[in-house]
Amino acid sequence: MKLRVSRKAHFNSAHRLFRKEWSDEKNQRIFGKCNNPNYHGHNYELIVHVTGELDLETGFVMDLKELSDLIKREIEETFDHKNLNLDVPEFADLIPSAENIAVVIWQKLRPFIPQDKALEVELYETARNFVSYKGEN
Ligand SMILES: Nc1nc2c(c(=O)[nH]1)N=C([C@H](O)[C@H](O)COP(=O)(O)OP(=O)(O)OP(=O)(O)O)CN2
Repeated sequence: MKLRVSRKAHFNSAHRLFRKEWSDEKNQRIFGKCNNPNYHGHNYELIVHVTGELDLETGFVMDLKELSDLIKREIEETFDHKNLNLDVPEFADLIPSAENIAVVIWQKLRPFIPQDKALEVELYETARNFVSYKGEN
């Protein structure tokens, strides 16, 4: 029997959307207010989904306490109250758009999720803007 279990988390981060090699005019045209050089913050809401076979002995697809600890250690401690552009090495040369943040989160969690389970990350940048990523397979 296959089921999906999910864990919600959140973090607050600052970012700026821009490309160093583009002019101020082009960054402003493409990224608008998200290109504010003084940065701006979002209250990100994260939902991590793990899909797999139900273990009939434990009644678990995956221990949600273990998933919660993993998200705290790998994501919240790295992203919460940080400037993504300046403090998180993955975004030194990668625009911290919602799409790229979701992919980075997936890549950071994937090694710790059992191989036989599928991982999907859903990230809300605002209440109305959200993205999801489930890897390339
Ligand atoms: N494809 C993407 N487009 C945009 C991203 C992104 O990450 N991926 N990011 C932004 C801004 O950073 C931000 O999310 C925009 O916020 P805003 O337009 O203010 O959205 P709200 O939901 O808060 O407000 P509305 O009034 O509903 O627009 C822009 N684009």
